Amino acid sequence: MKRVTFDWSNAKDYINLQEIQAYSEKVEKCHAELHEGTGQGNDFLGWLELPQKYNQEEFNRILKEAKRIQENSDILIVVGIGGSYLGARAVIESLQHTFYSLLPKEKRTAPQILYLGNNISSRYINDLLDVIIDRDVSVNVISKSGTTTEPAIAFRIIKDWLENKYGKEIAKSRIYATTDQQKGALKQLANEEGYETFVVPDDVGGRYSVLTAVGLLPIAVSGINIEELMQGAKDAYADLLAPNLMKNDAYLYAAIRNTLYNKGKTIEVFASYEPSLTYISEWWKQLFGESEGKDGKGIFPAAVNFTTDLHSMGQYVQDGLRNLFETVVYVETSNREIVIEAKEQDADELNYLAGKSLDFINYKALQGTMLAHTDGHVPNLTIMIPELSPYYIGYLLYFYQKTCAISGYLLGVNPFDQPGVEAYKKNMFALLGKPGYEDRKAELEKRLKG
Ligand SMILES: O=P(O)(O)OC[C@H]1O[C@](O)(CO)[C@@H](O)[C@@H]1O
Repeated sequence: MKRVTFDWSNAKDYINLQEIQAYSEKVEKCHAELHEGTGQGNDFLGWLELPQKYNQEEFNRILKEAKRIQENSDILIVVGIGGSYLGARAVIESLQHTFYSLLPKEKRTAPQILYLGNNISSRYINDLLDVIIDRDVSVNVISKSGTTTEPAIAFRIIKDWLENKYGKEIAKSRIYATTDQQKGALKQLANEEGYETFVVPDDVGGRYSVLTAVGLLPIAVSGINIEELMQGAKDAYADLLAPNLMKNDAYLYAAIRNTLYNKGKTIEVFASYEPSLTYISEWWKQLFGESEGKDGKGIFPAAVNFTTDLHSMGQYVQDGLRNLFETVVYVETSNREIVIEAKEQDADELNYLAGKSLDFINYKALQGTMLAHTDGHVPNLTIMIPELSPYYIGYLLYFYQKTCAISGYLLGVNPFDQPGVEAYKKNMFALLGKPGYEDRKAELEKRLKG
């Protein structure tokens, strides 16, 4: 069976083997800290063993409830923000038909998944309410804390909508809550109302939660095989156990990221040639941004879609400030081939491509871009995915989680907390007049008035 692989051969003008191997001892120490649970953030390591140690009873219940939602709903609305929706959306959008909602009805074999509670836009919410009118809807509200403002507002609105449409009792049977096992406002409400509930384990943070019920329920409802997804993650778990970075691609990638960072490459650009990976890059941005961006340190995670963005951001990558490195995530086969045909009239001058597939052309674009960017002093790393399937996406997610944990430890930060996120929340609560924030409100309003 092929694997997801990591290749740094196109960065050799910028880093050498010796520099990477200099990280060996440190990587082995970080590996021990991670696996023995002695490092920073060690109360959030539940994700590490998850692929081979998940709750089978809950997994079976996810499959059962997903089937029920598939039978009684046209649409599942996932209410959540950050790690509480990005993982599910990343997997679903990478594997589902690009234009799923526009497919003829007979080809839509599973409910459509829509996302709410990841912004505070009334336009967005109203637009969503417009399209669900006359459709059968279930809701999966996902919040580990149960108190995050954006999903709480959205849930209040969609709960009312469900109750108006179905009546209170039936509405309850269409709401699924994924939250803390014991505490929090959402857990309390779920108990009172009798919603079917799923658990965000105490020791798994939001951005590491895609392989728990947080990701698995919506993914299963969308018709994606979650057993294959978990199998991919399980194989990645086994493949990425060696403490030696020369035998462990996740650790090699982590060491290279840190080497480049220490040479002033402070921005990593996730570059994909497959539009359906857009939400994988969004998930990746949260994973690495929240994990590493702290204590005045961290690589800034940015993402581009190629070749689309070669006609916008390509100029900057080629020629702008030289603080970037690029990690190309490449899908080897699309499984949906298109071959260019020869035309008698060669008005568009494309006959030289006759007989060539778009996969081939896309790959040549990748190679040409990689050489151009390398010439432009942008070190190029590559992650190759054999094909887009649940198995390889599961493998990729776990690969990134392992890389991120070790990369954070190498950087000397706690990759499992996110203290910086509180600053905006406190200010927003104060400005909105939330009880308990009176002093801050006065101080902020004074500043705003100048
Ligand atoms: O699941 P919750 O508690 O609503 O949190 C959602 C997101 O908010 C954060 O806590 C902070 O933005 C993320 O880490 C998390 O993924």
